[in-house]
Amino acid sequence: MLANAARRLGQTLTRSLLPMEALAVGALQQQAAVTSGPAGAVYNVGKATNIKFHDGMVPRETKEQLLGQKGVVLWFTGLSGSGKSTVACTLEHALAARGKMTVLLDGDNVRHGLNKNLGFSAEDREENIRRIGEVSKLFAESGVITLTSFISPYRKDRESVRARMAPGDFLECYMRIPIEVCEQRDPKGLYKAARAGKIKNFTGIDDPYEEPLSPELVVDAKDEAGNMQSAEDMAATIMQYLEARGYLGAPAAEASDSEAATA
Ligand SMILES: Nc1ncnc2c1ncn2[C@@H]1O[C@H](COP(=O)(O)OS(=O)(=O)O)[C@@H](OP(=O)(O)O)[C@H]1O
Ligand SMILES: Nc1ncnc2c1ncn2[C@@H]1O[C@H](COP(=O)(O)OP(=O)(O)O)[C@@H](O)[C@H]1O
Repeated sequence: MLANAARRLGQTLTRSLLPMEALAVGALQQQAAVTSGPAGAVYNVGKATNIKFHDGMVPRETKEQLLGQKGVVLWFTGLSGSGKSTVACTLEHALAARGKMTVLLDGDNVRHGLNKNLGFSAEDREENIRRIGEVSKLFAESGVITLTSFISPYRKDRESVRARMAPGDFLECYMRIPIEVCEQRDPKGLYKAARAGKIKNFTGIDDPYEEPLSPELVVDAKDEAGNMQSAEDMAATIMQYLEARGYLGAPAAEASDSEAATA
């Protein structure tokens, strides 16, 4: 696997970096297309004025060739206890075993650092999701398979993240696990505390969860035959989805993008 990666790296570097003249002359114009705004334009952004886009010299496509995969955000959403973190971890492990480069952003972890100034009011959840969306976008545009695990309860916040991304870069994965199941699992005792009134604004209890309307993937507790699905089963279905659509460097299969895949 390492030998293959080294060979791919060599080929990619030979193809895209060695002809330095070509890089210097033609490629700079070409690469403007892979950045987020027209070169040279000056913008006012929020409180900041005189902001310019700075174009990089290594386009996304080169990074994806180096990694042998396509950058994407796989956005897990669902109630607390629905299995977002478990399935995302399981999938990340399986992707690593196939030599795929991933990053996993998890609600609890991110709230220890980047988002430690945020709570669970509607405004704070919105800002939580906005920041994660922006971070995810940066990773995806660098060719990384980005797994995010956040309740992200509000539809408009998830749709805002989607709207910031190129088509095909944002895959919404709805963990459609009934609240009764999540509440029974309750690994952190949060539902119990919320029922007892010790935690306010708890999603599913006294704060809403708005189901996705057209997610790319839906994961159910049971499979079509009515058998309970393990986290490994769920991760395997998502892996197949990524593979069939060419995110893992495999040829794209004939699959309809209009239908949500179910696991
Ligand atoms: N009020 C309230 N509502 C929901 N969840 C709560 C709350 N307070 C704390 N927690 C814990 O925080 C985790 C959810 O964080 P997220 O960043 O994913 O939430 S959100 O997307 O901003 O809604 C969530 O983690 P998961 O159980 O992994 O989903 C909980 O452990
Ligand atoms: N497919 C599954 N089948 C049974 N239990 C699961 C499954 N996925 C996760 N769990 C369990 O459910 C609990 C909540 O999972 P977790 O991944 O922490 O959910 P979330 O990140 O959505 O809060 C954990 O105890 C975990 O072991």
